[in-house]
Amino acid sequence: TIARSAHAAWVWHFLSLSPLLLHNNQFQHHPFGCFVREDSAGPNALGCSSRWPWCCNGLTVCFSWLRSFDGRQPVLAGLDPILIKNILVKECYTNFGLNGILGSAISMAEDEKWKRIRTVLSPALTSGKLKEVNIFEAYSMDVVVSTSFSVNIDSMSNPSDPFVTNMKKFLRFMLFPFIAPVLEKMNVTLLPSRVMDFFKVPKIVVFSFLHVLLCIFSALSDEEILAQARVFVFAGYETTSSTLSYLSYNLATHPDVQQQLRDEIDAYLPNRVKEGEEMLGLYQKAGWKQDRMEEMLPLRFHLLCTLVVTIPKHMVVMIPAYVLHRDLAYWLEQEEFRPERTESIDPYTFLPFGAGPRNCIGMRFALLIVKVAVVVLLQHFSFRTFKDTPVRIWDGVLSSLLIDGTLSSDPHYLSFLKQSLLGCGDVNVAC
Ligand code: HEM
Repeated sequence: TIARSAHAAWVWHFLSLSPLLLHNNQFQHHPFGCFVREDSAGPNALGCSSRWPWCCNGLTVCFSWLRSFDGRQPVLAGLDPILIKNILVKECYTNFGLNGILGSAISMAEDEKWKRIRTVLSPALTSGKLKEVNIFEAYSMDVVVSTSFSVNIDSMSNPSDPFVTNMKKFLRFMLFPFIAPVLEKMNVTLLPSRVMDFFKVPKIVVFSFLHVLLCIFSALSDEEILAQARVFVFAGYETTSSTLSYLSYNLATHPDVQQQLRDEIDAYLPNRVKEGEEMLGLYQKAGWKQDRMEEMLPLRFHLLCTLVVTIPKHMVVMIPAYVLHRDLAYWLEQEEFRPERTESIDPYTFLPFGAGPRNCIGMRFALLIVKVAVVVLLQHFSFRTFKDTPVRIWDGVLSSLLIDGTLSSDPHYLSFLKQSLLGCGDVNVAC
């Protein structure tokens, strides 16, 4: 039912937006002839078979290049590390192309504006600053909301909290990046005004990134400061909670890895100390990617496979991290959860936080949230599979990626067994 209604939503949106799509991009006259290549052995319009096996609900598609269309917007998807490095590090910066009150947010800003904002924001997310963050009150949404806006919410016990409901509404509108340029020209935003109005009013400050920015930096305007605090919530919420969900699932389905991790935690924190300094010490010790290349010049890359690829101006280039992280050329037994993996020596084949100047600015913070959550949970609970826990969840994840662009799948149930009450009480959790 969910899949059907998601499809229905797509059809409805497509029909209502089709007049816009016709004027959407630079390739409107001959959009389907826009892919340029020099080598006749190069990629064809809908992909060329090579080493990429991409299993989707039993259907295996092989490609090393995928050329497709998002509406009439041409999209080039590539996994070649040289291409990835050139795009992410050397040649251009990326952005997600939203407009409205998030137009000044770091993830949307371009070129010089982006450089200025990134330079100002980076010091707010150093390890030193992170030590000031209160991370123990709640997780994912709760943590990013409290650290960005200083608002304490408890999304678990109070799912109808306005922050929680508005955030979920916002995420539903992240589905159509390709129509952003048109909307921007028309000064229209797809984001529901009631939702965005909600995020317009800064809440009361105790410690937050907003507070840090307000106190320390005068290089940003008020509007820009508020946009950064908002985007930290949007960028940090689903990413962090998905990471925690999938990590819990993997630990529950791999009890040996879970026990090894618990042993390491117990060795480092034998008394189950939960003081901030100890936890942060542990953190320090332990050590879908879509790029819009709006104004770039045509780029030419010599790829590993000896092709020369010319990427025209305005082409959307996508680096499908999900597929890259399962590429048999780089990963042995690519579906296996093996945290000790060492086979990847090329940094551009493992991109959980992107790469280059526009990589995830919240990476340290995200790792901190995830590690602290896992440490505290493993000290007290054993993650177990539940009778309804699916053996394999990745097909469901892939379907949801294709249908609505999120990393969610149907909820998978895990059992959290209290360590001190072995066998006495299970807490069943939907992730
Ligand atoms: C496990 C959690 C997270 C993952 C997997 C993740 C991943 C990513 C990725 C892949 C990018 C895109 C990089 C690119 O375009 O090349 C990104 C950008 C970004 N992330 Fe994260 N992220 C996470 C958590 C967070 C958190 C907690 C915050 C905020 C505190 C955050 C803030 C941002 C921002 C602001 C950008 C845009 C940076 C820029 O354009 O300069 N992320 N993230």
